[in-house]
Amino acid sequence: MANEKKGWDPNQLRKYDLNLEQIPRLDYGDPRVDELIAENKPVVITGSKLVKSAEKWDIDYLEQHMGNGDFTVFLSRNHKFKYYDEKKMAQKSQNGENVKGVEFSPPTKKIDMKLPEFIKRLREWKRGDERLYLQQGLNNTVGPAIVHDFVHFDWDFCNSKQAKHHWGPLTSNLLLIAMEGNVTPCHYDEQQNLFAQIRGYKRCILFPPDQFDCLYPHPVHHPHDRQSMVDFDRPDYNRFPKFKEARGCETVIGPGDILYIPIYWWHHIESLMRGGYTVTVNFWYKGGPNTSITYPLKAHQKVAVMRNIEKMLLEVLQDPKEIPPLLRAMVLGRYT
Ligand SMILES: O=C(O)C(=O)[C@H]1CC[C@@H](C(=O)O)C1
Ligand SMILES: [Zn+2]
Repeated sequence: MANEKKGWDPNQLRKYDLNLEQIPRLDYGDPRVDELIAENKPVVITGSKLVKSAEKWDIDYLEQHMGNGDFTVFLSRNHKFKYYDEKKMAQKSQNGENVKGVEFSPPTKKIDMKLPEFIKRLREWKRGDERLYLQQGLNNTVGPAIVHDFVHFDWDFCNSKQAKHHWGPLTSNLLLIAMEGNVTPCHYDEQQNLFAQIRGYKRCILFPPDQFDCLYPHPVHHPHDRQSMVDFDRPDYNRFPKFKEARGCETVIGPGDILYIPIYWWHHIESLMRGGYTVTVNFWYKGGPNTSITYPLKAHQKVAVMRNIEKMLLEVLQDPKEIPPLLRAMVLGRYT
């Protein structure tokens, strides 16, 4: 029986070979919230009204008011929804061979679906069926009631965070409706993120940017750029030995909680098993302007440097297979 106080039970969490600290949970009025955000550290902000106007967003309400637009829905044969960048998938030339990119078979299917169809498939889902995950940027195709709720988000709250911490502009609000048990595997984004939980419970595992060498991101030119290569369900310690040393933190967020996911921080997100569907809206902001650079560089700045080196090497070498031998020649025996 879920614990009434917190609304979920540890047996609803998937089991991983990780040792994790707890992410602090602080009331939105607590000055330590802004101290942590200023240090680019995660924090769960409780008691805010950021998405209070959306607390009634259950699937009945959404079905009635979301309008008749098409929504992006991902389908997966398993519980994982690993993101891939379609623009980085192999482009075929006229005679059909791969001129760029890598041989890649997408782990999920992306389709456009009307909301009633999505909700019908959610309600009728049974074991063995493909899982569904609706991930749609909120735009002006939604119905007037949703616009009203959206307009009544507590914009003062998030605008004040954006201003106080010198974030860039808000780029999007992604509406996320997940089936219980869905997992978004570990990855990082190049944006600041206020992750507002509206319905159901999500477990979020985060790692700081300095864990780059324990989390083995795919190469930058790969469609799974920014995604960890490690399968948390069955880690391959031969290929990824330093995963054993990964040190992260976690939290379970519920309705009304806001998780601040700092830019470049790795995050794995799962909707609790047997917890019903979940609804989340995120607030993605561009990172702020790079103020005066201080040395030594911070870990996330080194990630940005590594990304630029990989992009430049692909630009000049063209063939991705030429990158490892060049880097080995440059480093082994010379910088080691
Ligand atoms: O908000 C982000 O940064 C994301 O990665 C979202 C994409 C899938 C979402 C999830 O909650 O599973 C999280
Ligand atoms: Zn993300």
